[in-house]
Amino acid sequence: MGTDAIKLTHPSKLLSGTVALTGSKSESNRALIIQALGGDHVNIANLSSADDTITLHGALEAAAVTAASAEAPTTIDVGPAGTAMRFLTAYLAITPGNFLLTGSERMKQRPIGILVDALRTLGAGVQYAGAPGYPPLAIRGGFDQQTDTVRVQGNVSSQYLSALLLVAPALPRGLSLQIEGELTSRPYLTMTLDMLSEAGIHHEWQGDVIHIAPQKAQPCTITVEPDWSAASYWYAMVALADEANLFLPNLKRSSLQGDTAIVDIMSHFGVASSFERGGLRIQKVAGNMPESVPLLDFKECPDLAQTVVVCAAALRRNASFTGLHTLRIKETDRIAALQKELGKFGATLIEDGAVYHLQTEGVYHAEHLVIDTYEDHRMAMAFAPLGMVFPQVQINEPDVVGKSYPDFWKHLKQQGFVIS
Ligand SMILES: O=C(O)C1=C[C@@H](OP(=O)(O)O)[C@@H](O)[C@H](O)C1
Ligand SMILES: C=C(OP(=O)(O)O)C(=O)O
Repeated sequence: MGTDAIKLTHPSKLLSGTVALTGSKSESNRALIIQALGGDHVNIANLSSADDTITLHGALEAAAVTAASAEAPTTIDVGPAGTAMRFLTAYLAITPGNFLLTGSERMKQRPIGILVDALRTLGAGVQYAGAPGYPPLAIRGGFDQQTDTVRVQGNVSSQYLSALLLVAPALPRGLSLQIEGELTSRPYLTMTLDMLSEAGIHHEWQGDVIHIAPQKAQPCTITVEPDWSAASYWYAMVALADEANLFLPNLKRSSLQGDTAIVDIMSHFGVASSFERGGLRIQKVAGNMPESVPLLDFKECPDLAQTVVVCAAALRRNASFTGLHTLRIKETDRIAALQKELGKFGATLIEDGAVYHLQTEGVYHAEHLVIDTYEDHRMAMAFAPLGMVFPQVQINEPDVVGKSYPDFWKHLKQQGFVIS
């Protein structure tokens, strides 16, 4: 049984010391698929402790012991793990066996038709076991490949493309993936290709087409970097503290993760970053902040949006954002969730076509703020830094953080938050 709610406050408003973040769930989940297809000579170091990674690990183990001839399907439930759902759809489609791939109620509302269509074009046996276009999926794994060419829409979720690219080297005819329309969350696609390269898998990317020939992974150790999305919450806490100087070990400027964008974004909110030997130091800059915040685009780093929007609201900085189009199909409708919760302390997020305007004139000092989290880890973690500026912040269903950052509350306590 999880905890219903916690209350947080930060008496000293000072932050100092070291926070050791867990490994990136995005990198970990790619590494697990590469290992499952590549065999024992693919090693992984610093695998994430995130629930989503543990879920995918367990699912791959279950698939490995499924008899190819089994008539009754093996049910694999990924709960709320989006990358696990998308990566497993492609992985199970090429793995002999009979599978029912399902997830949480929210997962059944997160679209997957673009990926299923692409797999069917290749010849895969993937059927909808519920509503067309959505999980659960009935998968007859293993198929005769009909073609090596698929066209996939790139503007809904990059996870569909990553899922196909991860299995591409194991397809007998390889894969030519033609990306249609504007590509969203691009750094996650390049992360996939870079991690395949780490395992010795070559690709060619020309124009809108990525080609991967059939090939085997080479012996390698994939070292998962700390999670930059998790780092973003510490940036927000530093921005809201009276004084702060934190060291985050093993974070490097050149990362596979596009969420390094937080370094530049937070420079507009009074946080200075310096890359030192062995990690990253983030410090609160004393004095006035830059006058205005430029238009911030989250198309390449959607997971940072909640962190930054909430932090800006708490600092009473009006700002405008774009690239939020994928937020409505994530763990929750993140736009609606943000609008509702920001309203609880007087901030408004107004949609204006593709741009959203944050208005903070009405922000007031809420005595007892109660934040709902909508089964979304990032709602909990984006609003928790408000404990730095409001006397008491209650976070409902705080266990959601386990999805990507299980030690989040423990780390907050170590940094002086009083949590009851
Ligand atoms: O491939 C990945 O690891 C991810 C891609 C992104 O999703 P979309 O491509 O759906 O935007 C991101 O939001 C998600 O947290 C992780
Ligand atoms: C969108 C996210 O995850 P997923 O799509 O993997 O559920 C996330 O972690 O913010």
